[in-house]
Amino acid sequence: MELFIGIMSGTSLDGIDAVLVATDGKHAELKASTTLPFATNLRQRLLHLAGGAAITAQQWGELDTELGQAYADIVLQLLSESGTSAEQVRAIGCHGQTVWHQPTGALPFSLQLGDANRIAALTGIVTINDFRRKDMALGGQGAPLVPAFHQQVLGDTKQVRIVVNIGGIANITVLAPGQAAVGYDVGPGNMLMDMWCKQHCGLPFDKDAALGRQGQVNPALLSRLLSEPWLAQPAPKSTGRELFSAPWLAQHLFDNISVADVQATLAEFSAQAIANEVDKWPVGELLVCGGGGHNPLLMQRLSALLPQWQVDTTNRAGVDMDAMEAMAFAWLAHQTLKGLPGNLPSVTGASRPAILGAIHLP
Ligand SMILES: Nc1ncnc2c1ncn2[C@@H]1O[C@H](COP(=O)(O)OP(=O)(O)OP(=O)(O)O)[C@@H](O)[C@H]1O
Ligand SMILES: CC(=O)N[C@H]1[C@@H]2OC[C@@H](O2)[C@@H](O)[C@@H]1O[C@H](C)C(=O)O
Repeated sequence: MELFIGIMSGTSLDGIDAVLVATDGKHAELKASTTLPFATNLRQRLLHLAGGAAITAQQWGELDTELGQAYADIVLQLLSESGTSAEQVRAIGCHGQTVWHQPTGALPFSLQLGDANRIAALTGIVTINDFRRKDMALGGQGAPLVPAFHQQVLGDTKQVRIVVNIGGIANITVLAPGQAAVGYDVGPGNMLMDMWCKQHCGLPFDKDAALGRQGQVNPALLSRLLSEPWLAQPAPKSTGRELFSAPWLAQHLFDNISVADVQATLAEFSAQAIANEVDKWPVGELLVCGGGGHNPLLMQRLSALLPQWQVDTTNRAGVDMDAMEAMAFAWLAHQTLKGLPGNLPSVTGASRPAILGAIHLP
């Protein structure tokens, strides 16, 4: 097994996760992890950009440099906290920060910021980034990429096992004995709940669903949210803030609904968007990872909506629910460095498996 570092900062824009993983491509052991919250100013600018704001080339370049510096900082923090030297690490897999994801249309693309040249130079470690666009160049959605890792570490199962990552966006991976993995984005995970809570309580998220639990689900609002046409689209599919934006939410809201009732309804929307997809598969176990697994209301609703499923977190299967995504990018760096494919065409719709990413030497 060799040591790789994975870096993930996702659509919740809560900050950066970095993990130290020992892997041989077939097994992956989490050796250390750390997090680095985004500075408020940086988070605000990223939120603004992810919301579709126009920025200049200069602002774009400076943000790329600033994120590259932040990613290098968390690597140095991880090395120090784990007592690991840069020489012991084969490579870094850095997802970067998605600022725009456009998987369909005449000119599909997916852009993640964070200058990997700067990470490689400042850490002295080979750094791989830009994992999505090769898959897209082959006609794929470029997302989700983690299903390939889910298959590697959780695919050895005698029953149907669905892994659901509940980050800003929720995505599932369907693992069934003897079947190729299937996976796709299912809709908002935490994104809209975070947005509403920030807008009306000034908090980054509704911790332990304190607000949502005070409210009642509004059936009329829930029905409008669930009528979003994208939800009914067949896989392969992926999404983000580009669709589930503040204007998208605003167009569905109407007067005389309390702040708490909207929060409760957004939690139910996420739960039902997930459950409606899980329900399409033979009953088995549903393993949650990502920050949404810490939302007690969401977890309680998933269990209620899927009474025949064993609902738990990936911790139960021995994979840290909070480290899963960053671990996946450590594994993807391994795949790329060994000349092995990182995407699953059965997930993204790409025409073939492909070696993903761009390699930056120190
Ligand atoms: N105790 C908690 N109660 C409610 N929600 C929580 C709690 N802890 C974390 N969360 C939710 O998890 C979110 C962070 O999750 P996560 O780190 O998986 O996001 P992410 O890295 O952006 O993931 P992705 O890239 O998949 O979008 C928070 O913004 C919040 O919505
Ligand atoms: C473009 C992009 O960053 N998409 C994210 C987002 O967050 C969750 C879901 O949508 C997933 O498709 C993806 O990230 C994870 C890491 C993935 O590619 O599997």
